[in-house]
Amino acid sequence: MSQTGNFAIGILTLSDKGSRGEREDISGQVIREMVTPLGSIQEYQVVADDLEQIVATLVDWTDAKKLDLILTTGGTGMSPRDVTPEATLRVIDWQIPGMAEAMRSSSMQITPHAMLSRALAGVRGETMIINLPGSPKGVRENLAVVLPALEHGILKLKGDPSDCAR
Ligand SMILES: Nc1ncnc2c1ncn2[C@@H]1O[C@H](COP(=O)(O)OP(=O)(O)OP(=O)(O)O)[C@@H](O)[C@H]1O
Ligand SMILES: Nc1nc2c(c(=O)[nH]1)N[C@H]1C(S)=C(S)[C@@H](COP(=O)(O)O)O[C@H]1N2
Repeated sequence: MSQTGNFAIGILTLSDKGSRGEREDISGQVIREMVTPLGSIQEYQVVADDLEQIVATLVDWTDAKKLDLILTTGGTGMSPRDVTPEATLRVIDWQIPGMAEAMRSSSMQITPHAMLSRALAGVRGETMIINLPGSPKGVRENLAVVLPALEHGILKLKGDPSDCAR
């Protein structure tokens, strides 16, 4: 079982501009800095907003690479090419609604635009997948909300029998 600080993590940035090399991936860097205490970044890709490509990457990182945690950034909004939630819904076995609810409700205190993010969180096999918005600011603010629950959630996912109460 993966232990605290030793989780295998993937960062998947969904951006048409980024995939064409037209924008530096600051959002991916922000994720990297914030999750470093949890483990090591074993997979990192910048992929276009393409449903099939996102699905294929998520399936590879869960089923073949066996990552513990995948954080996506971008493609959660209202633009015609935003398909990250659809791709995530295709691959997950079940959702973690509280994580998405918490991110949106906390972000609503910061900007009403937060309600435009359709970000999901869920689980495929033993891999937790969390969508984050595209902007570095959105990443920082949303990831800060779920970060304190990640370690406990991932350990539980892997069968940790310890008592939840604290
Ligand atoms: N990976 C990223 N790194 C740095 N800044 C980003 C990144 N993704 C988005 N942003 C910033 O956040 C803003 C809103 O993100 P959004 O996903 O709507 O951008 P976008 O231009 O539609 O993305 P794209 O066309 O590349 O898919 C962008 O205009 C950009 O300033
Ligand atoms: N906390 C927080 N949440 C946020 C934002 C933000 O700046 N801070 N940006 C919002 C905006 S402007 C949009 S359009 C949606 C979706 O972003 P995406 O399409 O880049 O994924 O996330 C929203 N969530």
